[in-house]
Amino acid sequence: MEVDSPRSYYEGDRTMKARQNGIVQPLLTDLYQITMAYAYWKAEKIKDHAIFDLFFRKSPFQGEFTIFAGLEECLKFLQNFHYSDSDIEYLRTTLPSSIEPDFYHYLRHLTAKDVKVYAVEEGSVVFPRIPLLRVEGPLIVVQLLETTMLTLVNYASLMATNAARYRIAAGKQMTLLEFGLRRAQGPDGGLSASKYAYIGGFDGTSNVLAGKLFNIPVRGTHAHSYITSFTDFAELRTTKLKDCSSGQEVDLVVQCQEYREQLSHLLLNTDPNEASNGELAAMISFAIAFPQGFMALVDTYDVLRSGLLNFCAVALALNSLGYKAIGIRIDSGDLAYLSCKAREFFEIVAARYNLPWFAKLTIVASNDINEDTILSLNEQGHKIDCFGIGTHLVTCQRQPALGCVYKMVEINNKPKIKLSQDVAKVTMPGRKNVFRLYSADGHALIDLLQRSDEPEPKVGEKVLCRHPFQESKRAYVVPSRVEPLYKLYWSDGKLTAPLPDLQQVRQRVQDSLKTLRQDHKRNLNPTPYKVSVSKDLYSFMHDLWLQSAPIGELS
Ligand SMILES: Nc1ncnc2c1ncn2[C@@H]1O[C@H](COP(=O)(O)OP(=O)(O)OP(=O)(O)O)[C@@H](O)[C@H]1O
Ligand SMILES: O=P(O)(O)OC[C@H]1O[C@H](OP(=O)(O)OP(=O)(O)O)[C@H](O)[C@@H]1O
Ligand SMILES: O=C(O)c1cccnc1
Ligand SMILES: [Mg+2]
Repeated sequence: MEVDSPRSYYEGDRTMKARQNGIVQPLLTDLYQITMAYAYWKAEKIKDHAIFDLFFRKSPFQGEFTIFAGLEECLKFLQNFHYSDSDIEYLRTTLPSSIEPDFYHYLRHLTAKDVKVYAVEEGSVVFPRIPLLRVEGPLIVVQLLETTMLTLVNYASLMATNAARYRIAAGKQMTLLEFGLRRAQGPDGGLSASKYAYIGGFDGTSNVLAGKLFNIPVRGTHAHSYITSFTDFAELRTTKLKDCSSGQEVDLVVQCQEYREQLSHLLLNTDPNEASNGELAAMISFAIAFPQGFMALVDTYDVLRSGLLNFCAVALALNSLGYKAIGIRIDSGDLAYLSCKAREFFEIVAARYNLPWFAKLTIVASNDINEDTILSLNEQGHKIDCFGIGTHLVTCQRQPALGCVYKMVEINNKPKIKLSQDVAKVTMPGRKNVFRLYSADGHALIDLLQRSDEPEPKVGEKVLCRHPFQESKRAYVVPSRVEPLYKLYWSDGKLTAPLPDLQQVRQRVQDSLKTLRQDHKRNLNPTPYKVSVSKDLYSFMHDLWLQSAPIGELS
């Protein structure tokens, strides 16, 4: 089977297949996975069975939580895992000529049917050292999955976490739009950003392809170029708009100029001629194109003296024909101050013309917004209803990568440990299960890693939770609820659990965040959430550590 083109993967109905990115294929990996596969094969390790854990060591953005995302794409990758004839041909011409032809035959027939994947539910809040996926199966196959799985989880989780943090900073009521495609790390980065920003809590995207592929609401305003493309009224080919009820055509230019005259006295007490005619002409033409959805960018020349005046004039003219404008976008200057002034203007107009809805027009703000800008705007007080956020969101400027790793923890039933000078980097050996223990008030208290053959912790029963590395740190917990974090998602070449749609994953993010105490989520110096190991796992891990670490000699 040849790997389909990206387009054909994306098109069609909204089944799993329709949502797979076509560049995700077995060759989207690091060369060393394939050279290791050959060396394993040569060493007659094709029957070896391994377990790998995929986890990160530190939550991003100086925070203490992470949103797990990318699982559906990992599973889809497993469904399609298969080297095509052209993949094999490419490898034949690329790898050393010493490679035995039988290896290519072996590779050509490799699938993920003997792999098992246990994972945390996509959209869950997760913490350092918790394996997000436990991948079990033939050593060669599970090794070959490493890089692709990591690339599918790392950016997805980073992006969903970033978006969730912006949502926390902005509050529930704020509309958040993702505007990042033009600044994203390439087309695929841009598409992933739109998808995972939505999962993380954004309301929509300007990215039209993301809208089509993932059924995400698409939204937008217009650019400065639209405003600057007009110089005067003389350029307007059409100036007339039909009255909504009578159907009679009315000249908008005349009406808008009249309203602008009135408004300049009402709002500014200045000469209306200070406002730009080019800007007014642009707004009129946009209003004629979109009378039911008029939205205008007001900062091209001067927000207060030109943009707002022109916008209000067009909005009043539209109103006289039975249309309600939507609002404005401000893309430069002091967003707190200008949004307050804009709201003040809208309220004055609402009172003067007896149009209560005018006071509630939408104010969109954009321009290099990040989490800190949102928090600062909140402190200052502002009247913004919607943030359009691009660069900082999609490039995750504050931390451009999440450090998920994929580490072997068991081979042929033998536990494996990776030692490090840095204690936090020592891996936790063996096949493990994870449980989240909740307090009586519904908050997540602690995550507990156990060896997979230990009995599960029980509600109402005391369980000893140990710090994985510091002997003196331990606590008894009597959980009010115990949540097993793993589900078996992939076995015998098939999905073994239903996959939620994007909306459900998005909801899962919010539900899961609700179980997290506020102090773990705060922006400044958040409290670390506790991730612990059972007594058994602690001893098992530390015994293996001692067995595996050579004793040095001082001389
Ligand atoms: N009230 C505010 N408090 C904190 N940050 C703000 C506030 N208003 C705007 N910002 C942020 O300040 C930065 C202003 O950017 P910049 O210095 O480029 O000014 P600008 O208004 O875009 O200028 P220009 O008109 O030249 O385009 C942006 O990142 C914006 O999000
Ligand atoms: O600032 P960001 O968070 O990245 O948000 C997206 C930015 O992209 C647009 O600017 P651009 O200058 O590209 O075009 P414009 O003419 O529409 O402003 C938009 O006006 C925003 O400022
Ligand atoms: O629709 C918008 O206003 C928009 C879209 C992309 C980038 N900046 C703004
Ligand atoms: Mg801009």
